[in-house]
Amino acid sequence: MINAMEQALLVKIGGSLKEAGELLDELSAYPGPLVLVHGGGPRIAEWLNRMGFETHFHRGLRITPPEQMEVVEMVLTTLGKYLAEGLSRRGRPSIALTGRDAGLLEAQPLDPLLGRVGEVTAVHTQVIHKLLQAGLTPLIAPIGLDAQGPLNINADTAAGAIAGALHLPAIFLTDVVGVLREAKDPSSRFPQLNPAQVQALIQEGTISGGMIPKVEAALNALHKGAPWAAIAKGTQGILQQVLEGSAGTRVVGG
Ligand SMILES: Nc1ncnc2c1ncn2[C@@H]1O[C@H](COP(=O)(O)OP(=O)(O)O)[C@@H](O)[C@H]1O
Ligand SMILES: CC(=O)N[C@@H](CCC(=O)OP(=O)(O)O)C(=O)O
Repeated sequence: MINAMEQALLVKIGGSLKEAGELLDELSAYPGPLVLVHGGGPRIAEWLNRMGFETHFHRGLRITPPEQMEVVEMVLTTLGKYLAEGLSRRGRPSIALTGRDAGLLEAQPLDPLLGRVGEVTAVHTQVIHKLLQAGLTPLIAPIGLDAQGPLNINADTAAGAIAGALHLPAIFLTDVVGVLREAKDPSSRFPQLNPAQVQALIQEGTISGGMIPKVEAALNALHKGAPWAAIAKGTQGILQQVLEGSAGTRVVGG
């Protein structure tokens, strides 16, 4: 029997997770194959601000005028290198890449009003399989490509699409213990949600901001072929707890 702890997983690392050290310890110690996707929203905001740009969101997505795209890409690429170095130093050799490498993430603009915000149109998984076969952990920054150049893809959206294409379970690690009924009350965590419940919670405003792309990405991952998806807090021991079903919010098919 396959040990559940050796199950290959796609893990999305939320940019909200400030203490990268604890998370890198957890990920580097995982005994099975991992495909990682990382965000970086807070750091992108910090750099846009330093460069004198204003930043605005629409349903959890950063409106990205073309002149801000270069900043977004620089921040995400550098963050990926930092995280890959941290994992590699801990004994898990990792390669940071973006969706521009080897044609990994084909994308198209989501809505002209959002500027260079993209949605994934195709995931070319060959490079991921090759890295895994070589014993390397791929760590993907959510940049897609169309004929005009790079597109800013929400990291949850990218993670959901990649998990679906690889048929891997998706775990979205963030700064909250799961989807909550009451903001700031961890005891109000939903252990499980189905698509109808997710839609209702978005409609009534219980799920808002950055949690919207996360639950939508979890549903999309299931729709595209992931066996299950979960949202959980990026703390020590979390992967085993999610695999056991004792932590996080599992998003299940309808
Ligand atoms: N119902 C909800 N339950 C939990 N968190 C929620 C909910 N609705 C909105 N949120 C917000 O979503 C945030 C997580 O999304 P985000 O900040 O984008 O994280 P990440 O950077 O990890 O992707 C939480 O910190 C919380 O502020
Ligand atoms: C279009 C869009 O919103 N892109 C995101 C990409 C990074 C991201 O998603 O980071 P988190 O995981 O930290 O939220 C952004 O610009 O913030």
